[in-house]
Amino acid sequence: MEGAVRKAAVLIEALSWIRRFRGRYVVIKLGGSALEEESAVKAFLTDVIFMRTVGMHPILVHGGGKAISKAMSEAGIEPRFVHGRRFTDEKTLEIATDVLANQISESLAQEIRAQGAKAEPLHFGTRNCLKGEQLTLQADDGSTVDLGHVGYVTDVDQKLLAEICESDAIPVIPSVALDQSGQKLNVNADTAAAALARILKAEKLVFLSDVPGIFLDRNDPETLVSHLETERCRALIADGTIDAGMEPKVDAALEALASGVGKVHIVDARLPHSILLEIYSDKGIGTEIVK
Ligand SMILES: Nc1ncnc2c1ncn2[C@@H]1O[C@H](COP(=O)(O)OP(=O)(O)O)[C@@H](O)[C@H]1O
Ligand SMILES: CC(=O)N[C@@H](CCC(=O)OP(=O)(O)O)C(=O)O
Repeated sequence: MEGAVRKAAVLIEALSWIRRFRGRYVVIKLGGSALEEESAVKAFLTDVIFMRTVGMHPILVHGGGKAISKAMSEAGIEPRFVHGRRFTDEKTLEIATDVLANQISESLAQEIRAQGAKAEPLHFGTRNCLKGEQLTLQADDGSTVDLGHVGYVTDVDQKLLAEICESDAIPVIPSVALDQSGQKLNVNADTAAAALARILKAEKLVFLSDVPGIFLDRNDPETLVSHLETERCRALIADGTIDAGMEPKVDAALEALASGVGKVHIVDARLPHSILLEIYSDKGIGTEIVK
């Protein structure tokens, strides 16, 4: 009996959150490291279907850095990164866009359908959603850094997204944008997700990665921080506590919060149902960042 009461309590706790998030956009970014484990991806997609079924509008944005590097190596091309962005020449662009859109988006959509829900991959080969421009970075000496066909998101097709969400389907979006002339651009997936969340004024932006959240000391699991505010994040970046792959994620999070996104969450993709536990319970299990 006690167990049954506990189960009911979980549902009641979820009720207020389900009511609050009905009809709201939640942008969820699935990182390449998170995509490596098939069973975890299946459990994650079940969570996304749950969110859709209780009335939220989850929008799935994904990367696939590891898979792109693997495909490049198989083609005899050495991956090269400049300021965290993949140098993307013609051949790399062909490989990256094929892996992201034709392979990863399609397989995520297929799995969502296999679990009985609707999914629509949105990209250059179907209906494109992300519009972008070529990214130019400045080197310390003021010269321009050549990144090749790398871009950033300037706009999204909001009408298309609304239409897909209204039709009860889950949009699946790879981090590839098209510029005004129809040229494909390889976009870092963290920044693509943040731009989508910003433009849609999403209720939430959730990053699923291969860590439980943000640690004050990465060697001590006890130092996981469950709640952070922007000022503290900036200080943790400045003192080097947040670095490597977490830094662009938190930068993207701060940018999204500054432009109206309600909350950002960083959760562990390897932990089954981490996203449900983070969103639909009073105390989450990862790190939440607020303004
Ligand atoms: N303070 C921190 N807390 C947790 N992880 C951190 C921190 N600082 C840096 N990291 C690193 O950031 C990584 C996540 O970024 P990344 O590997 O780019 O993920 P993804 O593939 O999901 O985009 C973690 O695996 C960890 O090594
Ligand atoms: C320009 C650029 O660097 N694009 C990324 C896009 C994929 C990505 O960001 O994947 P993760 O989320 O797994 O890191 C790349 O080519 O790796």
